[in-house]
Amino acid sequence: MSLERVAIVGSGNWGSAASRLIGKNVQQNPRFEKQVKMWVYEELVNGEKLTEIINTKHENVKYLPGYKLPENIVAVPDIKEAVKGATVLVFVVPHQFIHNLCVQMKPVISSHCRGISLIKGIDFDESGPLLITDIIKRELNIPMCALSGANIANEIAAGKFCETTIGYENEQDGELMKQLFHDDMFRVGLVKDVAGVQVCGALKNVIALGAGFCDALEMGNNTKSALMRIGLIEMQRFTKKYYSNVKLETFMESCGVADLITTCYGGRNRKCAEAFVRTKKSWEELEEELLGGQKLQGTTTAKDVYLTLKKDNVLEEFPHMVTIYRIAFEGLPPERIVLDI
Ligand SMILES: NC(=O)C1=CN([C@@H]2O[C@H](COP(=O)(O)OP(=O)(O)OC[C@H]3O[C@@H](n4cnc5c(N)ncnc54)[C@H](O)[C@@H]3O)[C@@H](O)[C@H]2O)C=CC1
Ligand SMILES: O=C(CO)COP(=O)(O)O
Repeated sequence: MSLERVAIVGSGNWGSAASRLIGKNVQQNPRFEKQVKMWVYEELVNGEKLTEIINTKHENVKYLPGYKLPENIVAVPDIKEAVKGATVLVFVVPHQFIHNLCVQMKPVISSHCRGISLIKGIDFDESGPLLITDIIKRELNIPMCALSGANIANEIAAGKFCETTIGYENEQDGELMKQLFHDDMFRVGLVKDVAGVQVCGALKNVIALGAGFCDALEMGNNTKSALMRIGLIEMQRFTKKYYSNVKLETFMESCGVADLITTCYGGRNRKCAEAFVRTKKSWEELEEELLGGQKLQGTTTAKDVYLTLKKDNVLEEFPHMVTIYRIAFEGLPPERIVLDI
């Protein structure tokens, strides 16, 4: 049996932390080739190419400073070269970039390839919400799993215990992906629910903006918990409306309630939303000043969710998400976060 060849598409904060798990697991599992190519969006860091820094210092000094990457992770700036010949593709880029990357990769993707998306986002077109795995499937025609959970990348890199959830369609693919990620400190749970895992991961980023507004106004823990609870209900309502096959139990997995909690306390969306209220700066400025090249996912998702709900004439069923959007983009006073629910 030929060995599985893994390629990672993306090398940001989570991409780099995930490469530490993958790099270690492929070395210990005879099912996998030892070398893993990681596509890196090339940029200069202090005058040096990031790919060269990663391949010599074995550290992503820009997106995950302070943590070594395994030496079998090889940074590659050319997307086609990075994924050519791969049998397992790990997608971990900010969601706004996935479509373009798939178009570039398409000519070299083999038909027996399988993929897993670690991306927390969702896209929308005139027909409604589009899962990231569906965008990838549509472009590359490969089976897809999704991984999402209460997974702040820096904590995982530091080796702190956490859980995650892999959603699969085909059980064998789910098991294969579990072998790539699971270890004692990063426990993988499997669910047959690719859509549920992703919708949770995308929508909790919107609710986290609300948590940040609440923190800026120093509304306290009880209020924040109430907003998270109401947010969770709206996440479920959205899911039932657009993905009726999603299992409600998925919300009790790491990808559901646990990720909502961790993001509303420790995530970048929460942090920037707090600063948005305190400083009155634009989202673009805050992303630039506070995240050092990392990307926010909740703002675009909030906008897209709002436009979809508006088009479908169901805004009143989602008062919390609508208020978050209006504070973020229409100048609604942040105090309204509790008044409009
Ligand atoms: N960072 C975290 O703690 C976690 C992130 N995620 C999700 O993983 C996904 C990826 O996030 P991170 O790895 O944290 O990335 P990040 O937020 O660190 O994003 C920066 C990445 O985007 C790349 N980039 C910049 N411009 C680009 C372009 N034009 N085309 C392609 N790539 C470009 C950068 O090179 C860098 O690798 C997101 O959907 C995020 O929500 C999921 C769990 C945890
Ligand atoms: O998804 C995350 C943790 O599970 C990280 O969320 P942020 O993108 O808000 O940092």
